[in-house]
Amino acid sequence: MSKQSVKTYTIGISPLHSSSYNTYRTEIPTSNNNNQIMVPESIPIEKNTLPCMYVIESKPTDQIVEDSQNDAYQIGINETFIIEQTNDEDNFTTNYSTFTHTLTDDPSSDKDRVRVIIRVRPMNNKEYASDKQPQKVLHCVNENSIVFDGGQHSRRFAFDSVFDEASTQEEVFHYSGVKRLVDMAIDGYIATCFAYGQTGSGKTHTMIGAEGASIFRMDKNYRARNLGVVPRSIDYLFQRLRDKTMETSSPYYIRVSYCEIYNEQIRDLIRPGNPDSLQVRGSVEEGFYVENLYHTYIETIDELLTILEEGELNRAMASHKLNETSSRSHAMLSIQIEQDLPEYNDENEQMTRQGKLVFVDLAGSEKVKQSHSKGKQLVETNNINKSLLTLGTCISALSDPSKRAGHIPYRESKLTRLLADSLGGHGIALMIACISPSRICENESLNTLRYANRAKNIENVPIVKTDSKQNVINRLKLEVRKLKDENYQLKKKLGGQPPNNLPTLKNRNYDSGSQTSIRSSASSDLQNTRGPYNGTQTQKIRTHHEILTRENDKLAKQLYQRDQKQGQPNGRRIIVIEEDEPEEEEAYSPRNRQSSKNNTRLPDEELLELVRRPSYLNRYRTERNKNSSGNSSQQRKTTVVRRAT
Ligand SMILES: Nc1ncnc2c1ncn2[C@@H]1O[C@H](COP(=O)(O)OP(=O)(O)OP(=O)(O)O)[C@@H](O)[C@H]1O
Repeated sequence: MSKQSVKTYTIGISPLHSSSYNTYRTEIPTSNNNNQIMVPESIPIEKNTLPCMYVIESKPTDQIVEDSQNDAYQIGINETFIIEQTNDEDNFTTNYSTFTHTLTDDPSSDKDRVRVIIRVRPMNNKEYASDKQPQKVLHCVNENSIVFDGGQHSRRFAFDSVFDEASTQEEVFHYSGVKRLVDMAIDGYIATCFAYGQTGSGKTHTMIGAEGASIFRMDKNYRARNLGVVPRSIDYLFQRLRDKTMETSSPYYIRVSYCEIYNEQIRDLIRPGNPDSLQVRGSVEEGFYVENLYHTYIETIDELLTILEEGELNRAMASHKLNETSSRSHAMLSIQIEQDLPEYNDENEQMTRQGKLVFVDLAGSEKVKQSHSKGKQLVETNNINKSLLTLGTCISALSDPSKRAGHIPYRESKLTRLLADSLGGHGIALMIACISPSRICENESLNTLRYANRAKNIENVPIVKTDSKQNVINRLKLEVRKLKDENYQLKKKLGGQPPNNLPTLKNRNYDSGSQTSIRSSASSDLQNTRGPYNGTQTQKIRTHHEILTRENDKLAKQLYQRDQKQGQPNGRRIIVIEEDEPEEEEAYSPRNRQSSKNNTRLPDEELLELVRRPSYLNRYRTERNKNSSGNSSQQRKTTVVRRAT
């Protein structure tokens, strides 16, 4: 390495060991400051180890060849630091320093690079059983770099964070930078976290939790250890909103949608009975969005987690050689955080801030030769691979400064259209790339690392999304109109009889006993942070919207019950009221969770009675027929039926 243009810094430092490097991690900063280097801010000296001298060289990124000797830290699109260990004791200093780097070329840059983290899952039994030696091709060197040591290639990659096989769900949540996304979504940015990787590489495990959606039925201790990034972020979001509302008089509103892209068709996961394929539309104000996707205001953490759980259960799943519970669709959970800005006093000038937190669990790429997909599964595989290829093409184009100003093929798939703002737009993005360390996955792992390596070069220009309060009101009015029409039609189908006990917010039952709760308590409700119903105009219309949505659910349920009784299912899958969980949560421990498959369905009369009761969480429980065939979205392992309390 040439030492001519080298800036040298002496820092007392001891080599970081893979086994303990999580102790040295620093959280990715929460500010939108793109100029901070990714080297840990303070590097501790271990006792009894000889500190050594490091030479830090700044180089143009395109000249960097990853090598196994030195650490390379990319700090911006065009610049990388090489940190070389010299063991030069003459220059040794005992003071170790906090080291941050400020880019001098554009200190006021509003750009934000896509952050990329790598998670390596442990090898599974099949991989251990494979006769290829040596089995592991990936070695995490420290919290930022990973060495790929394949048959033909050996390369070192540097990322914002690298998590090895031993890393826990808690560590991934804490050090991945996802908290920064939550904070920025609260501040009005569109923040997206997406998981990418080969099939079976651990995306759903990382995003939702061990066992996928079944995690929500496990005992408390198991959940605490194994919940994934999404439920942890939801918990953190509610904590932050509660803290923030103490500081401001203006309340927050949360609006949620959940959809999947399955075979290039968009399906609603909250209301799977909605028309099968929803359309992606584009507008100047909103960018790309899904037309007619069901959005619902929620107030408690339980409601949001129930939506997450139910949405996951409604997702298209299948089993193949590489993964017994393989997601066959890209799932997108969108949590919009609205706040009427308090700064503006003039009603006509009032603005509403609309941050959004989006979680995307991508379907995994797969080689048909390995997964042995046939027939319908083969069609799914082709669609998955095609949309991931388009995503890859977009990432390549966006990460190449010579191409990014040109045509980016977002329009070639629904996935890329919906991710357009997160990648190369005005959002903030975090990519979690999941990989297996096994030699039998070496090509796929190398591809994922390359993919991820390109993604970290993408820059966005994040902007806070605000809209005039009047626009928000107008849009809500339009939705209220639609809901009224739909409710009118439903009432007509029910023979014009008004349903019993139409919901009002006064008799809302804050059911906090859900198994899904991370921490079910009144403190997790946003309702407590808001004023009464007779608030501002937007508050009123949101409440009206919510009441109509609840009425809509109730009417749909009644219609469903009636049609069931008359033996003419109307095709819309609706509520299952679920049986009480056993007293001891241990009943859902992994050891004996098989027994939970012995579902108990309530007699119709009792079911109807329970439906009449306004148990809020049950709004989102969808009908799942254990033996349904032909719809892969219904192939999940368990359908626990729980009684509403
Ligand atoms: N970090 C991890 N620790 C322990 N087990 C893991 C880890 N990551 C994944 N697994 C296990 O590996 C298997 C596959 O994981 P998962 O279903 O999350 O993969 P995926 O990438 O979502 O696959 P697909 O794209 O096919 O949906 C699961 O049994 C999961 O529990």
